[in-house]
Amino acid sequence: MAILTIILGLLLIGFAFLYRHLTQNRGVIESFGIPYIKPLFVFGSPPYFYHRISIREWTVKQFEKFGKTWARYEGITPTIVTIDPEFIKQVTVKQFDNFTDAFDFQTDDDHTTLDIAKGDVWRALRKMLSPTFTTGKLKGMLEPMEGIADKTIDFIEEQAKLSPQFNIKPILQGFTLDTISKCGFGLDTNAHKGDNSDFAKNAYAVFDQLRADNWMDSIIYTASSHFPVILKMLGFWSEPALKVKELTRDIMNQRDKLNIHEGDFIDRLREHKLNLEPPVTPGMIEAQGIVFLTAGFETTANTLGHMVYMLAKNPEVQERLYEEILSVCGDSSINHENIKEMHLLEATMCETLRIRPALTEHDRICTNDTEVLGIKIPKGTRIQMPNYPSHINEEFFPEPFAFKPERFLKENNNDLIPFTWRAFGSGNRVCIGQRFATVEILIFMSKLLAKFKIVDTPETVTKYYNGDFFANIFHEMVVRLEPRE
Ligand code: HEM
Repeated sequence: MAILTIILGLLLIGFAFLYRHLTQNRGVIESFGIPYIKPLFVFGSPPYFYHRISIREWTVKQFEKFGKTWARYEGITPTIVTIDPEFIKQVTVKQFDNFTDAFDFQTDDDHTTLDIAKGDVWRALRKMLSPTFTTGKLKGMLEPMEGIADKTIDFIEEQAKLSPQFNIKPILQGFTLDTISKCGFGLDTNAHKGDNSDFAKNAYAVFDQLRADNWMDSIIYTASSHFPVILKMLGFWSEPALKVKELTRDIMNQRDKLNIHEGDFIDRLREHKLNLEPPVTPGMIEAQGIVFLTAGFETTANTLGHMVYMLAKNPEVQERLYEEILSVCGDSSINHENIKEMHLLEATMCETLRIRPALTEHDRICTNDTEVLGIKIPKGTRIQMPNYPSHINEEFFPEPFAFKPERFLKENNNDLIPFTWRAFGSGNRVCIGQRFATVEILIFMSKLLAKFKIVDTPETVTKYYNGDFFANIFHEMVVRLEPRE
């Protein structure tokens, strides 16, 4: 009897602690004075079964219901979800010191990459890596891109001869992977031909991790948002990502030994390692190899795929682009210098990223109690800034579902409302690889459009995966390619 009483007593104490933990922030979103999604019992607010829904479409529906700013509990975390441009300007620029962190993942120093780094570590890493991505320093990394694009287009030509209608997605993924392998790590790979090196396998595996594919994934994600300690225990980076860190270290060491210089991302990291200052650690430098691969691979391939899709559906835009390419290049070959004059092509990339953004949101964590537009926000609140609902908001982009690249031409700049187009995020933590990705996309697309007409087919459709937290990944991209004269 005594033992039973002790067990019951312990159970009661356990439940009391659990209840206290799960409801510790109750009252926070209710105090904001904005619409919110009610939590259920001790759980956070819905949705819970991520693998069953398109998170992108679900989010759009909430904005239709609640307006530009609303709130929910993401597990135990109070979360403000907003597309209000003024709110976003405050959070990502004006009050950046109160919102320095993008995520609340815990990692040890040696596994901290720029995208998940917090506070002073982020400041030090960003200061260190930013010069690597400026136009001048990028030059050495961009030149190999042209050769890789040429090789890929040659392979596409072979494919189109065998059968003009095919799924181009794996070739686009292979192209971006070959580009990262070469420009980032000095490795010659042939992923565009389907050669799956260890490097390629790791790259595919890293991105699949960011989706809830089944019940188990939904349960793990929902559980970790209620018990953030789970993520802290598991560590953020998976086994394939850690292999990329090892590879980065091995290449750096080998080049040091042989005194080789390639002018790529690895060489930049070697320079940083020589001038190391706390809080940056040698392990942290090696970890940045992970970010080049994870942040730059699927995002760029996805944008290329969506551009191919949009141009198949909008042949008149494609013809205008063909004219632009001819008038800029004439008989000379396409390179990273003359693509700067392809303004309509760059506008087409922006318009594609508006309607089909590769990443669908960016986030900040409130790091000091503060007030934004009259809302008192306590430390620890997450600010979620989805871009897709903003990109299709009629007030921000009239005729939002019409494909109109000219919205992004310089002469129409005044019609764009700042902080409404956020395909690369915004403010101090905006995508560091934006220029790199833009050049890569423009080089590849201009070479593809110069050689082929992309033709719509009944199979040219975009089918997306359910449960994608941050990305807009489609299954395949079937098009027909007709050679130009
Ligand atoms: C079309 C291609 C790409 C898209 C759409 C894209 C999009 C984004 C977005 C939305 C963010 C979040 C920004 C924010 O929080 O405000 C981001 C961050 C980041 N991106 Fe990209 N990205 C692309 C390509 C790349 C490439 C090629 C690289 C590297 C070579 C890269 C490296 C990063 C890094 C390191 C961050 C974190 C920056 C920080 O927290 O300081 N991205 N990207």
